[in-house]
Amino acid sequence: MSLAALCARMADEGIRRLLVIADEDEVCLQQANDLRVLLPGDWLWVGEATDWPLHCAPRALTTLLGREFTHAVLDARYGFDVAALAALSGTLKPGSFLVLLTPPLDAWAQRPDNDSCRWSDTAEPIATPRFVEHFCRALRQDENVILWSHSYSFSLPAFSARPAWHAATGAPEREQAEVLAELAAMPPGVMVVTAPRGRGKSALAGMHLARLATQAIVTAPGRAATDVLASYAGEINFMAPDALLAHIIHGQPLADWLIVDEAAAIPGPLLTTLVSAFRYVLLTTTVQGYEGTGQGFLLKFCAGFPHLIHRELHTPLRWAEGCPLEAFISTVLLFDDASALAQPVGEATTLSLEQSAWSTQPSLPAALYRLLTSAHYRTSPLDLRRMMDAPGQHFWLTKTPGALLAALWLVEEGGLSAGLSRAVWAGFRRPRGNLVAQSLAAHGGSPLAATLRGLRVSRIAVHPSRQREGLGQALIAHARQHVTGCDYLSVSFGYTAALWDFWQRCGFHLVRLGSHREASSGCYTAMALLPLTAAGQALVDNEQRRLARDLPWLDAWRGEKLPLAVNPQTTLNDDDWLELAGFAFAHRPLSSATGALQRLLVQVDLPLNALRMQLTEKRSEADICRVRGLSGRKALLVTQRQEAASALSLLDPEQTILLKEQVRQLQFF
Ligand SMILES: CC(=O)SCCNC(=O)CCNC(=O)[C@H](O)C(C)(C)COP(=O)(O)OP(=O)(O)OC[C@H]1O[C@@H](n2cnc3c(N)ncnc32)[C@H](O)[C@@H]1OP(=O)(O)O
Ligand SMILES: Nc1ncnc2c1ncn2[C@@H]1O[C@H](COP(=O)(O)OP(=O)(O)OP(=O)(O)O)[C@@H](O)[C@H]1O
Repeated sequence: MSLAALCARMADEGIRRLLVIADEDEVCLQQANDLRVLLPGDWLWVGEATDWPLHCAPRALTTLLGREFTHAVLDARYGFDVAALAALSGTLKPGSFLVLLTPPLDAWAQRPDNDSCRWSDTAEPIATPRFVEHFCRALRQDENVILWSHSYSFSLPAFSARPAWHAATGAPEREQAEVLAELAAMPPGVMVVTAPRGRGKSALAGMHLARLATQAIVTAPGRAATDVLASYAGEINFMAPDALLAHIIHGQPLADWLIVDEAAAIPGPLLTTLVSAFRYVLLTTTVQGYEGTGQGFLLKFCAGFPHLIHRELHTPLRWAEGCPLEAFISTVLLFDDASALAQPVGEATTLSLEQSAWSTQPSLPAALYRLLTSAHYRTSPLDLRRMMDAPGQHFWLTKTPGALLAALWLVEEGGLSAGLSRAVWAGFRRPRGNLVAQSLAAHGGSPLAATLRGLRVSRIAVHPSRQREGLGQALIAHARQHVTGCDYLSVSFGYTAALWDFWQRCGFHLVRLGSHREASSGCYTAMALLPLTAAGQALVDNEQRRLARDLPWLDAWRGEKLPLAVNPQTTLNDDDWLELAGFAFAHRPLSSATGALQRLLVQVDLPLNALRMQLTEKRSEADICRVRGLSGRKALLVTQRQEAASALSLLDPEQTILLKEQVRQLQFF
């Protein structure tokens, strides 16, 4: 059969296929160009530079979501963006090939992968042998993939015929019709509809809206997300989540129904407030895919609404069920089965897992990844690649003979040179990686904080049916006993009282309270440490003392019950002087210096208008810039740094000159 005849048959069957060209650069390119001539289609090229008319960079692909193409090439010869692979597959019509260009399979594992710069925290791209091995194994095990490489002939295998496919017509499909009937008869309450991508969730919400006799408000993380919904509903009354919240807070009249599209991408606490304000609610969310899973959302959010109805859609609408391309991507990126976590029964053991397990017993790390994706909304294929090949990753798990109970992922941090750590403290440098270690230096009070070595808890998850039995604490305790050569365990998490309770019980101490809400959780970020050495303990003591002094000034945390003895002093100590010099003469951010600046404002009788307007009067930066005739945030910060410098000089000119010289030197090391 010719390629063109195969395409025609694939269109009739409603399927798409993966065609891999694994060869030297020029051969890949030649083959891709030949295919474009041979097979009619709009042919999208996803990769770096090309002369093809339709092209985009892998990371720009999300801007094309919702568009459809016949045939596409993903150029993975120099770097493999697997999220782009998944996103691209969603844009291809039945009868299309996704042509993947890779290095020759036998050379691929040794080649540095440019995509690794996004997730490996290394200065240079690294080779990714475990992912390549995993990917090649999946390629070879899937008889529906067409693989053209040195060691395979450039020919087509014989595929068995599939039943003819009938595209959806625009009228509700069977599963959609069933849910619509339920919605029409639903008593006041909440229904959540979940499905993998492209199952018609948004269309369903639109169809429901079109049939409603009463008023409804539609919300979603972004307006663009509601295009499909609107195309089925006709006119919609859209409000962004924040605007809707303001509406609710001001007690303005609401509609009967609230419809939320892609609900899992809205921060949990905000979503709960929105949902609680309406009599009838329909939420839709995707529970698989490159944006992370909605499974964690389901577990957390739905538990708060005991009478909530949960329905699922299974049948894909834009291609046939069992489409080989969708099936391959789901297998290779472990999208499958996240919801079907095996029930753990039997005796539990705890062990550490090396990255090499991806070669020797891949089912175990795969189960670990699935447990993490099921619990954490943000876990994505980027994490899968990081888990497999990034340096400095450590894994622990608790398992029964047949299933996984709990998983812990630790990442090595710190160990920076003293000079670099001081430069990070001063705000002159911010090298890649080291989230907590650098944050301790950049925002905390210890210029040498990033010289210490830590292990950061990147993720921890316990099987949903076995939480609050002590397994999470036991896993941390086990890791704590077995790790060597490190000063502390650390964690950065979206602060909720319940989660903090957990970390506290594990022996952690709060060391940093963020000043912004995380977009993913809607919570303020908090960082906590569990010291393991005397140096780790000294760091914790220092940061806790600092937090206790600064807490009264941290607006975001007012009203939060924190396990810190507040120590509201208004005098300046040595640490404050250093902090203020770092702000005035280096690049320390205002948010880190807030406590010290507030104390400075109490001590000094100078106007210091730019500082007082922001810190005392709590006016917005935009407002201050307008009143003071400043061009923007940068100019405001320069002014504020100058004000701090003049205040310090007034208090003690000699010490100011000394400290100025000292902090300025930190950029040269
Ligand atoms: C960096 C990060 O990974 S932060 C995110 C942490 N992970 C998650 O949120 C994923 C979903 N949650 C989980 O997997 C688990 O619930 C974990 C990992 C948070 C805790 O593991 P568990 O085995 O359930 O906790 P464990 O039984 O050891 O400790 C329970 C204590 O933690 C606190 N706690 C944990 N979860 C909750 C909760 N949902 N509500 C209230 N308190 C809680 C309580 O103090 C609790 O004690 P109690 O049961 O006597 O009231
Ligand atoms: N009954 C239907 N008849 C024809 N086309 C449909 C029908 N339902 C949905 N579609 C189309 O199928 C595609 C996928 O539908 P929709 O966007 O609602 O799915 P979804 O599950 O919300 O997917 P995603 O998670 O990708 O947003 C859209 O192009 C939509 O117009």
